Amino acid sequence: MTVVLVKDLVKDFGGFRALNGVSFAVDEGEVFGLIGPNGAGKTTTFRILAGLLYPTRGEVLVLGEKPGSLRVKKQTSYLPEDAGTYRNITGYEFLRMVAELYFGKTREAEEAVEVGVEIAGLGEKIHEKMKSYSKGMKRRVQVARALMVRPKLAILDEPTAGLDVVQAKEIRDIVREYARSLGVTVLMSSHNMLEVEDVCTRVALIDRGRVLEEGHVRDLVEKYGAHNLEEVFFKVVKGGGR
Ligand SMILES: Nc1ncnc2c1ncn2[C@@H]1O[C@H](COP(=O)(O)OP(=O)(O)OP(=O)(O)O)[C@@H](O)[C@H]1O
Repeated sequence: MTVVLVKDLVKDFGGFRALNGVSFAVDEGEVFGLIGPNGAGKTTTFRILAGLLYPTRGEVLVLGEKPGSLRVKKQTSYLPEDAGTYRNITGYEFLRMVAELYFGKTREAEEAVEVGVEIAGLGEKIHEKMKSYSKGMKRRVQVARALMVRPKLAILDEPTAGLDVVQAKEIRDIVREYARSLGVTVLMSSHNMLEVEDVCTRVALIDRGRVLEEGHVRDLVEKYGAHNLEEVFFKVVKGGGR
């Protein structure tokens, strides 16, 4: 099943064309990476898929429907790159608040909180105020809230940005492990190509609002005679793509 379908997507901001005919598709069960240089159009694409921005032109389907409908929104989690946290509530209270927004005061909400606490993995610190959390702890709670509601699609914009090596790896392990066990399809971005190789099954490489390459990491590495995805990225972006 196709979870995300983007076809000839164009997005203009005033006179500036941020997306210039983007096309790619994400299948159920994938961890799909949207990669590209700064300003390539990744966040703009994510915001359109999350129903926060309207496309100028093109076809965008999430779970077979236009983004923004209540049904799609209920089945999609979007974690923005700069997602903030509430300072004066605990991680636990935050997870409970999100779960109740999704499910109301139900048994389902309680189960989601249990899963969220497990994913966050903060032990007793989950009951401390979030203002005392490190950047990595805040991100763990944010990733937990995105996955715990078992969305069909989780859109994670640079989930490990600004984290140290250990914290980033832990977030990666969470994404990989829980995406599989909870049956969540993931669309994520990252500037760390080692990370993308580690966690993503397929990628689309976007630059200046266009997809220059799409495919399995291993196939792209082979196609470009490269040692790794970073080298593919460099060759594609410098060479202008296919
Ligand atoms: N609301 C907006 N108004 C005007 N221009 C915008 C707006 N949002 C994004 N842009 C522009 O669109 C282009 C794509 O931005 P976008 O944030 O999607 O890139 P990105 O690939 O996510 O970059 P980064 O890796 O730096 O986060 C950029 O040139 C950006 O300045």
